[in-house]
Amino acid sequence: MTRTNITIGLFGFGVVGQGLHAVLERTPGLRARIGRIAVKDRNKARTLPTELFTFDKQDLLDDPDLDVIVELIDNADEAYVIVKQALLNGKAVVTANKKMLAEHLPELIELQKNTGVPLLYEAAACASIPVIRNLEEYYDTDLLDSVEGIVNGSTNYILTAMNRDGQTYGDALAKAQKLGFAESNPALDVEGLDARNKLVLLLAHTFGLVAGPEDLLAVGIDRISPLATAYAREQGLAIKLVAEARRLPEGGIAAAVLPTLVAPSHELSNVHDEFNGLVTQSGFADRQFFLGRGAGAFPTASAVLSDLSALTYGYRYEYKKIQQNAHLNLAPDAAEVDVLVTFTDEANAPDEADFTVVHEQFRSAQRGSYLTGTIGLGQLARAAWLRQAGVCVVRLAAPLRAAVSVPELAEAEA
Ligand SMILES: NC(=O)C1=CN([C@@H]2O[C@H](COP(=O)(O)OP(=O)(O)OC[C@H]3O[C@@H](n4cnc5c(N)ncnc54)[C@H](OP(=O)(O)O)[C@@H]3O)[C@@H](O)[C@H]2O)C=CC1
Ligand SMILES: N[C@@H](CC=O)C(=O)O
Repeated sequence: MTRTNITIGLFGFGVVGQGLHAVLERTPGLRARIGRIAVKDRNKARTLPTELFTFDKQDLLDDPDLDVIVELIDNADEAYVIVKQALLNGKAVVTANKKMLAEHLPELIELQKNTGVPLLYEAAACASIPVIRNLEEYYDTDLLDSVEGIVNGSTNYILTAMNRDGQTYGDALAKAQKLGFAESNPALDVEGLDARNKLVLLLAHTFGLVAGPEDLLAVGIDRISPLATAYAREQGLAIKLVAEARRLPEGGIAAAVLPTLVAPSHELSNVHDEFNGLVTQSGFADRQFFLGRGAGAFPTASAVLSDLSALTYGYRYEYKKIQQNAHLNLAPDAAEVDVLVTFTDEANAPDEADFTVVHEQFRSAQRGSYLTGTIGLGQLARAAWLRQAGVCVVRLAAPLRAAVSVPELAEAEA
């Protein structure tokens, strides 16, 4: 699509859809107008003329006057049907739906290849921060070793509100919802699943590794215990929800979403409220840091707007890293991680045999108990105790790294 005057078929007129309408009115750079809007609720009052709205998706998908479909609804299954049909109908698509993308990425990549129709989704990872296009284009020839970031705005907003402003978890979550940062189902945010969906996208554009969300370990912020919070505070560290993907020296990628202790000297420690931040480490450029708003109407709409503009000059993702790194795999059993595990009593205590090394143990009937230790990433993902009520796992400040076997460790210590 290379026209400069574009007509949009918009699905969804919620936080981001209305944000897009507002930014289109104000941008000096793109001549685009919304031709039709599909929504769901027939009883909702709308701020635009009624004749612009429809409740039938075919009114948009079959309309030859609409140049591009912008998909901004909060239902991933329905979004998949819409996006697939739009591509098959030859309509370029812009979407912000990370859940839909993460669940169907291999098929959507194939569909773009087979139809020759572009699908852009800058808003789906880190909202206003242009991470996807930078990873895809700017870093197309550099050797990316890792990406590590705060990629969910709501959870960062909640953690900031609790730790800096003294709000309760419940109040902070309610405020994140009210401000339009949270997903319609906020469990996606607080359980780390939204961050995991974004990690799927980052893996594809950083390393060319197309994984399913269920292949990645995700632990959210919903079970961070008072003891873990106190531990972090005593050490002068912040707890942040961090998505990380790292190339291991022997090949393979370690990737996970985990609440993480972050030192004051780390770039991510200064990422507050609904902001996101991403640190890239690469062979030539070395370390770089991206910061910006990770949720909200205008920041997210700004990324959708940029994708619309990109479509007008014929831009599409080439998935260059997939071509370069066709054989890269996730290697959770080749990686290890240092963790703090807090638990309420012996009934939910972690199995020490799962750990390569246990560093520290603390037991208190009043305060709760904890241990710190090193554990294989695959082992942690499989551990039954991880999902038990009253158990909280937080990554210590060290990054994911290649696993050292016990004999190697003994040799190194001798
Ligand atoms: N909010 C944010 O900060 C960000 C959101 N996103 C993503 O953007 C998308 C939209 O989020 P957001 O705007 O916050 O969501 P909202 O809940 O604010 O709005 C959702 C919209 O989708 C419409 N809708 C739901 N189902 C259908 C359907 N089957 N057909 C047509 N319309 C439908 C709703 O219609 P109705 O108005 O009739 O209820 C509503 O207008 C989601 O995928 C989200 O994950 C991405 C980055 C940031
Ligand atoms: N719920 C998401 C919205 C943006 O992707 C978040 O909080 O990051």
